[in-house]
Amino acid sequence: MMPSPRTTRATVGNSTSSATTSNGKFEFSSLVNSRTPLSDSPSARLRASESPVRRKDSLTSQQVLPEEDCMKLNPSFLGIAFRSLLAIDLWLSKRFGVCAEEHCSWGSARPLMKLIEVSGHGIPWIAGTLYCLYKSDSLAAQEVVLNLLFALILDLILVGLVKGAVKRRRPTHNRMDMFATFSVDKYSFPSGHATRAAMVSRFLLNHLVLAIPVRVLLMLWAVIVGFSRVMLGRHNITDVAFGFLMGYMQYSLVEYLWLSPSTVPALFSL
Ligand SMILES: CC(C)=CCC/C(C)=C/CC/C(C)=C/CC/C(C)=C/COP(=O)(O)O
Repeated sequence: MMPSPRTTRATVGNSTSSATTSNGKFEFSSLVNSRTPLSDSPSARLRASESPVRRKDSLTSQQVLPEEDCMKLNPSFLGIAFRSLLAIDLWLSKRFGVCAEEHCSWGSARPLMKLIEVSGHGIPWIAGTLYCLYKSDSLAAQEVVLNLLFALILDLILVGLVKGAVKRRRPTHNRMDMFATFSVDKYSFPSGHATRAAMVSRFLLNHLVLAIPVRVLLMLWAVIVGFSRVMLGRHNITDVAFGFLMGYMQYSLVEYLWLSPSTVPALFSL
């Protein structure tokens, strides 16, 4: 268990605080000595390194712990479950990161995985959609393609927002050699490829008339994009799992916000 900030100061003694002198330079001196009588004696240092239970006993008579310290000493069941899940996630993701480097066990499959990565990248999807929009000759086709473009842009924004808010670093075994990334793409949660693959495949399955084998291939592609993220070492498993869920829900949002000639006539009169 981590010692409390107060106890830490007491333990490290003279090394914590600072003050400026008249010439503007920093001079280090101890505030601790003047703040807590506990910090001085060898017995205080000994108490700080005792077990949490004994430490608590010995502190109650002299010093009341702040509330956040008590929380740390009694982590909730949910907290433990969450940390355990994250630990399992990191461990499993590292084990499945078999294409993270050329010398890894599946290193020879790395070029293929990178090809799959390109197939789920935002640039080919946005460029392809713009091309289809340019080529579409009926209002019905224009409506579907315009909404696909809207979905792709919405996906970039939402993923960027969540990545920026969560700020989970990519796995340490990832080599950051992806092409065309935004600054938030240094973060891994959620996987943008997984959100896009889930959203786009659900979109196309709902709006295109496709033969059964093509429908199966489309679903398979989405799943393979997800797997390839972990195998390349780009993501942890939870990044991809959440990405799939988020992409699935993004499609529902697009359906809800559907752009049609009746709701946004200006877009269709261009
Ligand atoms: C192609 C045209 C005409 C315009 C491009 C518009 C544009 C600037 C698109 C940005 C596309 C882009 C850079 C997307 C980022 C994709 C990416 C690297 C996601 C990260 O995925 P992850 O699975 O590693 O989280």
